[in-house]
Amino acid sequence: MQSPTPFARIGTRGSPLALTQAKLVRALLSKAHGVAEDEIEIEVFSTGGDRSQAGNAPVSTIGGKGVFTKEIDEALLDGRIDIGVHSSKDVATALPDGMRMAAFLEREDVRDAFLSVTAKGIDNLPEGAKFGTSSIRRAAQARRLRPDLRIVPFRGNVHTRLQKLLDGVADATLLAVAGLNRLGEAHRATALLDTSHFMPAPAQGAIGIAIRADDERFADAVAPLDHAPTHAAILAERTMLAILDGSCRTPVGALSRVENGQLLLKGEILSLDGQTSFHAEGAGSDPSALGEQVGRELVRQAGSEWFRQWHQ
Ligand SMILES: NCc1[nH]cc(CCC(=O)O)c1CC(=O)O
Repeated sequence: MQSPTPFARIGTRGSPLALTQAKLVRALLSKAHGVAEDEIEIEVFSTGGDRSQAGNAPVSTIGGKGVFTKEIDEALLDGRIDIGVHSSKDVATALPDGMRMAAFLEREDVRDAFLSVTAKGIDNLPEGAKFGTSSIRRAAQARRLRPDLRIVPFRGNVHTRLQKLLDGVADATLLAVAGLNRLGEAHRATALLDTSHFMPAPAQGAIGIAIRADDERFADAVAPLDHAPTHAAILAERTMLAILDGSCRTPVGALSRVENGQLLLKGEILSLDGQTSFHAEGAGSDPSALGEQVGRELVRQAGSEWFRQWHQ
């Protein structure tokens, strides 16, 4: 039975990965505040992104901003829930008015995993092999190394994609190691990819917590869950993405981390076929300023013509 006055109401998507992440946040909140787990409710929402899982369109074209969060954001702003738990990489850079990302849990493994039933690595795939991904970043990074690969649409939650791989829908795919780890499916990975060739998506591997911007009670409640180095890195990566987002729909990789007390950020953008790419990096102490600097450097390198191609 649900308690009449819960300590908190968490909103999440219903995929096994999303539920695992919401339960992790519930467990951490329960521990931090000495409240029973059943005093923290988990409410499941179906988002536009969930409803369009069956389609073949790239994720980047299925509805734009907040496609994996909109229904949860609305419930948060309406006061029907107190906390939204998200995969940070699925959170749009422009947040709805009145909402903020208040905390980020310590980041999981940031890398992408290569998965294949037949090949040990991307180099071992046969000529013209089917590479399953609906991520324009993963497609571009794979085709940079192997222009012969045929990209086939590959949607659905992690287990769906694992099953599609076994069914031979594709010869190989890429999945975030973080998601595999959280689902206890790390053994499915054939190889873990070097971030120099496969720079992860901005904010990959970090669980983010959204609250109402003016909600001091829940700002205090989630503060103990925040991991400062992760928070800084995600802010830098998301700021870099925001600079690029405004002007294009292009494959983007980003990776920030704290090293010797300094925040480092690398970013890359690629052409859809992966044959052209630009890289920039920087270091600093202010995550937003660093993200802006690296983002602007990428825009400068690519030039305005580069971005014009996306506005037909
Ligand atoms: N868009 C789906 C999505 N959103 C977050 C993750 C993985 C977990 C994470 O990055 O925190 C995944 C699956 C994947 O890319 O393999």
